[in-house]
Formats: sequence, C-alpha cells, structure tokens
Amino acid sequence: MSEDTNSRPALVKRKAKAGPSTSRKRLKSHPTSLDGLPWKAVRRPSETGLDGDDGILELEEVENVEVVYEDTEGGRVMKFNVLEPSNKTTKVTDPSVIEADVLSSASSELLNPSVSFDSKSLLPNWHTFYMHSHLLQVLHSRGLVTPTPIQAKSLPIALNGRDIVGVAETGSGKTLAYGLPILHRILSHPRLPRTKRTLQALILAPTRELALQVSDHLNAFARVIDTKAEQNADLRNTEAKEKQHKNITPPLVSIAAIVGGMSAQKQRRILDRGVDVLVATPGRLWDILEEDEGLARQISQLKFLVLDEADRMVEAGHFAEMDNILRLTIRKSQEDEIEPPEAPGDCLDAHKDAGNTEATPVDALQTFVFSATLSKDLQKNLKRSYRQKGYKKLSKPASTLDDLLLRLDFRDPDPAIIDISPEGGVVSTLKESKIECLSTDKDAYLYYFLLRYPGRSLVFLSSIDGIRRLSPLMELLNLKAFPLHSQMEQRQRLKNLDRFKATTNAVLLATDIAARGLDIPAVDHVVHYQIPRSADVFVHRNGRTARAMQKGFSLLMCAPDERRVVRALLASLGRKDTDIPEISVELTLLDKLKNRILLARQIDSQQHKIKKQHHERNWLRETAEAMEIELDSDILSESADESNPSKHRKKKTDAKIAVLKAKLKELMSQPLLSRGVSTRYITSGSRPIADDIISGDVHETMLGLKKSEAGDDLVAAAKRKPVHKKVHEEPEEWNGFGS
Ligand SMILES: Nc1ncnc2c1ncn2[C@@H]1O[C@H](COP(=O)(O)OP(=O)(O)OP(=O)(O)O)[C@@H](O)[C@H]1O
Repeated sequence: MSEDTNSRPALVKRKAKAGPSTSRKRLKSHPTSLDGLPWKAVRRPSETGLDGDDGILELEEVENVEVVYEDTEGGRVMKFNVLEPSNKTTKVTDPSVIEADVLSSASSELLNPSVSFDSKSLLPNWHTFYMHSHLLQVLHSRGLVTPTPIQAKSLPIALNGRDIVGVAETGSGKTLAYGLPILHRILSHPRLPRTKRTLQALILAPTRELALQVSDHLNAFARVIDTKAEQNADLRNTEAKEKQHKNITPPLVSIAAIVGGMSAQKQRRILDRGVDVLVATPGRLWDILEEDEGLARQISQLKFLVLDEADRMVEAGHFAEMDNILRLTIRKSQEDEIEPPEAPGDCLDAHKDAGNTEATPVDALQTFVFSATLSKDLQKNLKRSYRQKGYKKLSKPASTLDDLLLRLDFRDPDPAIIDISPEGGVVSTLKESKIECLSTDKDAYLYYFLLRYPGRSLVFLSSIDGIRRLSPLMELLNLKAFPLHSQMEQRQRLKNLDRFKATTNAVLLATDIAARGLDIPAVDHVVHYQIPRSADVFVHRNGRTARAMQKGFSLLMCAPDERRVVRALLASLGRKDTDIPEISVELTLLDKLKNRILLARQIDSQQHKIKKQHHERNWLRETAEAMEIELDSDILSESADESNPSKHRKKKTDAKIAVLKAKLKELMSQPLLSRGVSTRYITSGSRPIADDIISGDVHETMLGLKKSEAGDDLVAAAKRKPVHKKVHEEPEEWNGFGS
C-alpha cells in the first residue's frame, strides 16, 4: 500500500550502506535518530515471494550514511552523517522535513498555478474549480479530462465548505467527488516544517476491499508527480510508473488504510507516524480507537468525515462501531444539542427559520455521505437531522440507518443533497437480461453463458457454500474461476481479486462483499446466479459492470420459486420483471454441457469423499493425541498395505476419479456443435460455417454460433421504458469519459 512508502516499521531489517567514500563530501554531522534517516522502501521482486501488500513486512534501506559513535555522559551515543555528492545541496534527513519541503513547494504552486501547469488550456473543464495545481496535473496525467456529473455538481459545493449527501449511479466517480476537495484542502494548508501530520479526514467504507481501493485511488493523487518516470519510454504503463515512483518519494498527502485482516501492529505504527487521511472499515478502526486515545482525540478534531456506501455500512453489522466512531466526531459544544426531532414538522419549521441555505460553516467539519442507493426518505431525514435545540439528548444506541445518520455532526444547516441517480437504478450503458430456469439447471446455464460470451464475468451468489460448490466444478471444466467471500483470508481475497483483474477471460465467484464499490476495470458481465436479497444489492451488483460510461451486461438467473421475490424487488425500484428481456440460449448445446457438468459433479463428489476421509483421519489423530489415547494403527496407517481398509477405499476412489476424469476429458475434446452443423460437412448442412471460420466470425467453443456480445442476443421483451435522468443543470452536456 502506498502509505508504506515512507514507512519505517521498527522490526524490519535495515542495512546502512557503506560509509564515506573519498569522492563524497561530508555535509552534515547530524545526531539524529534512526527514524531521521532517509529510508527508502526496498522493492520486493515477486520471485522472492515477499512482494504484495501483505500488510506485514516492509523492507527499507538507507544509503550514504556514516555511523559514528560518540562518548557522552549518558554513555556511548550513535550518530549519523548523511553524505551526498559534492555537487548536490545538503538536505537534512528527517523525512517529515523532506515531506514538508516538498509540500511547501507544491503549495507554493497554488499561489501561481499557471507557472507550473496551464490548466486553463489543458483542462478547461476542471479549471473553473480552482483546485490545487498538483491535483490538476494528476487529473491530466491520468487522462481524466472532464468531471463526471456527480463531480461537477459536488466540487463547487464541497470546495465551498459545505456538507453533501451525494447519490449517483454506480461507477460514476463518487470517490473523487469527495476525495478531491479533501486533498485540495490538505495541499493548500501545508504543515509547518518539522511538525507531525495530524489526521484531517476520515473516510469510512463498509468492506476491506473498498477501503483499500479508495485509499489506492486517492493515493494516486497524493504522490509527487515524477516527471522523469513520466518521460521514461520503458514505463508507459501507469501502474508500473506509480509502483516505481511510490517506492522512492514521500507522498504530499499521507493516506492510510486501516482494515481488518491485516497486521494491526503495522497499522498502529503507520498511525503513530501521523497520517492526513484515514480510510477505514469501522470494525478495525474501533478496535484501534479503543486503545489509542491520541487517535480518538484526532478524530474529534477532524476536518472531513466521509461515509462511503453509508447504507451498506449498517447492513454489514457495523452498527455499534459506527455509532461509537460517529460520537467521537461530535464536537463537545454541540453534543448537548444533538437531539432527535420530536415531530418531523417541528423540525422542518425550525429548519425553515434557520433560513441559511448558502452559509459556509466557520468551524468546519465537513461531512460527506455518498452512495448509489440512498432512499428519498433517508435523504429527507438527513436534512432533518440538522440539530434543533430543545430536544432530549440522543442517549440510546442507534438502531437504524436513520438513527445513525442522525448522529452525523452536520455543520451545514442545510447539507446539499445531490441526487442524480437514474430512475430504477439502471445505468444507461448497462444491458440487462434474464434466464428463467430450474435451480438445478443454473450450473448448466451459467456454464453455457461463460463459454458463449467469454470475458470478465463477476458471478454473485448469496451463500458461501454455493461458491465452495461451484469453484471446483469450474476448475474441472477448465474455467478460470476465483472465489471471493468473507470466510477467506484477507491475503487470499486480495490475491484473487488481483488475479481476476489481471485475467481477461475469468470468473469471480463472489458473495455480496464484492457488490459494493469495487472498481474492477472492464467487468464485461455481472451474473446474479442467486437472486439478490434487496433492490439495493441488485443495483450495486449490477454496478460492477458498465462503469465510467463503459458498456456492461447483467444476467439475472431466476428459478420459478424466486420469481415472486424478483417481482417485488423490481417493483420497489419502480420496474416490472417484464422490463428485463430474456437471453436466447441454444438448447441443443445446453444438453451437451449438462453432460459435462454431470461428470464434473461426480468427480467433485469423489474428490470430496477423499478429502473428508483425510480430514477425519487427521481429526482422529489429533483428538487421540490430545487425549493421549493410542489408536489402532489400521485406522491411521497411510502405508501401501492393501489390506488396510482406508487405504483400499482411497485407492478405489482414486481409480473411479481417474475414469471419470478421462471421460470428462473425452467429452470436453468434442467440439460443441450448434443445431444443424456437422464437423464432417462443415460447408454443408442447414448452417454452413466455413465462411464464418474464414472470416473469423466463428465462436471458437461453440461451432455454428457466430461471435457475439451477450447484449446482441436478447429476446425481445416488453419494451423497457427509457430511463429518464432527473433534471440537472450543467452536467447535461457531459458526454462520457475520455476525449
Ligand atoms: N472524471 C473522470 N473521468 C474519467 N474517469 C473517471 C473520472 N472520475 C472517476 N473516474 C473513473 O471512474 C471509475 C469509477 O469511479 P468510482 O469508483 O469513484 O465510482 P463510484 O461512483 O464510487 O462507484 P460505486 O458506486 O460503484 O462505488 C474509476 O475507475 C475512476 O478512475
């Protein structure tokens, strides 16, 4: 993670490279601590197995340092001289000072942004927001030439110090809508030299993956732009550039992620060094806060509080932690005033009396609440939560999202509500479809879909057991499928996510932990293998594709007993199930696929048997050891003795598996031929495909079917009403990302 860039955990190995050389000049004898040296993170090549954001290990090294020992009254003291080539100017070695220097030079650009970056001509669409020139440069270098509608609407309001409740479709750039104002403020108010960073912004996110993604996303804007790396022709890939760069330069703004499943000690150390922005999941943050008064104090003095995917945070069972954390953000002076409205009407009247819709609060904790799905009622209640005097204190713990959001210490008498979510939650670039089939046939339909429409497919299941069942089946069917669910280790979760991102033709089998916020580039298809449990989850699952104005496709698999729920779910979005067209399926191929699936299931069940036996043996052995009982050697023997019953059973099962695997291999080697096509007479039959093969139009895995996108094969259904966006002003002219 990029917050590690200038990290220097206490327990890592460090090597001070050789001392003075004659060609170097001693510039300073500076009795600084080890922490004061210009440590650089050491790149960890993947071959070493030590790469990746494991959150545990960070290696650093330091160069050109001379170690001297000095005898003092208190004993022998070690001092360090930092050496530099004679043609260079001296730099003091405290990293915080280096950072402060960089920061001040960056902030000085603000005084005259045109000197370093001509945003007016290079980024005319962003120029009008007058953001820090560093941010503009990063936007430019990343090719983000036009703000998205939610960004265009939020930025002027947020930069003006106001609170915002923002609702906009999935993948529409909400992270930068709240992130840029935060970064702008921090860059524009540099720390004094030699002072530690103090926490300015807290961003709460419901899942670990989302928190890490937000911190990565914002970190790209927090680092010094490395013009040398930019020019390096060998490093055209932005990610590679960033990776190389973040290893050497301290960030302008330090952004750390605090999430469960990673080393808590390391996260504490990062916090001890001081960070500007913290992105956290409520659970882990509260764990740390319980032991860290200093951090709790910093949280009570925040400049920004963000609730990303606020509605999900409550669902995720973070109620108590959220409640506790939000209480910390309430200013003492206001705490007494935090009361629930007695009657909504009273409150609204009082609100009107306040009559201060445009005011910019002076003591500014700015609060941003963002999501793709915040109900209208909730938005109204958020306005109401503007504290009125004369009511009782909120002493009871929060028990609903309304309750919880009432705790938000909105400074703004009238938080701006920006709702540009599309009607029914349907993103304009998303094509939806459904398949109605028996639950028992879902595997075959899914397999058909994945073969017929190769690409990156995110398959949602509601149960972890379902994922555990499907995963090995997919493997046996030679599909690259990666599981992702909450019972997996965090490291494995991130690894699978990365693998899925890196593979163009892959499947991610995920529970709803992947439904929210995850920004995976180019997800072609979202499949609802099991129907979502709520309309919001449906919208967010769909939102993993068709992001940033890209095309996307979603498929809802609906069994007869699920129809009623689907109807209700769509009705709550103001839609009908007939709105969603069915996708055409070549049924002759489906039958052939069913045979493959049948075999794969049999193999899996046999393999499962072996695993179970193995597990039972281990359990017996461990229990016997614990109870100091000696077990009959027959039971545990792994020897090749044929008379051993368990060994014999295993051998039999192995043989069965081998036969089944051979059969499956044989089946999979036979081409899947669509109706009316024969391999012997490829140019004849009712559907000759020779021409298609020559022109490259043929689908490789299903002969007789042309290559097509899933969206092209929809069976006409009752026409969906066009999706009307609510009226909004300037973003109307926005024509998508890019040029
Ligand atoms: N102005 C822009 N121009 C082009 N791409 C952008 C712009 N702003 C953000 N993006 C890209 O759009 C993608 C989606 O952004 P982001 O993850 O912030 O969406 P979101 O609205 O938070 O989605 P969700 O509701 O699913 O969490 C990201 O890859 C981001 O880099």
